[in-house]
Amino acid sequence: MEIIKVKDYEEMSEKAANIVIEHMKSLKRPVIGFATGSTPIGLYNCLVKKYQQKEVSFKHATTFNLDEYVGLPKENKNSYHYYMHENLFQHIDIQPENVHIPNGMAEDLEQECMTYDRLISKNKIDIQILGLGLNGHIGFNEPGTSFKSRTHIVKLDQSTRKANARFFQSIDEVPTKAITMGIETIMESKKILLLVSGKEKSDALARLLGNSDISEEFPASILRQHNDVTVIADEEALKKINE
Ligand SMILES: O=P(O)(O)OC[C@H]1O[C@](O)(CO)[C@@H](O)[C@@H]1O
Repeated sequence: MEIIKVKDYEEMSEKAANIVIEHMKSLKRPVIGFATGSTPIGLYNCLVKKYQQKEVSFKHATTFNLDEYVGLPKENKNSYHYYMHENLFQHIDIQPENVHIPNGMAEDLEQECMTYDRLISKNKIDIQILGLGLNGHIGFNEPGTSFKSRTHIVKLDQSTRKANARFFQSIDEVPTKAITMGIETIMESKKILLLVSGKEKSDALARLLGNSDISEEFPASILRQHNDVTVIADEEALKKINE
């Protein structure tokens, strides 16, 4: 794992955007895996800015998102469809048919997971952006998820619902389930870019970068077995490492 230490959230976002763009430029038809949550918003802002400055085009890019809540329609402000549209897709030249996000409103959710996973297998992700959950989750793969998992439906941990309640009126409104790319699906990405910012993430990051076991109880630990992971972490997130 390569670790890039940066000062703060802004620098992390800028660095991440540069890496994504550089990687995209080396490929004719880049396939990018996107994440949601608070962490990548700065990255998306930078990508939009660089698109407006004509530094990058998304015309030939295909995208796959990691996850989506079950039961929230695309128009719901807390759905990840809405998030991606607001923060990135509406501002760039991506072709709508090349955008893929799991459909949490599908009648047959199992089928949706299978179809989504097959599509990813056919279009291997060149660079996957990841955030880090407080409990080590990646995507919505909570502790205990099999490292062999493919795209599947998950029951969200109470701690994850609590962490994400800040976006909703109350915790009761946070969906209890989500669709997420599985851990094995994520690990098949050719390159992974993990973004970690803020002191709340310092315990999780210390656990990831420390010598603890690679265990399904801490999903992100599997990243140590991937041969091309870059972690960009800011000073606050790295606090516990330097202690
Ligand atoms: O960036 P945040 O908001 O801290 O979230 C971390 C991770 O948690 C999730 O939002 C799921 O809870 C992931 O999509 C994200 O990568």
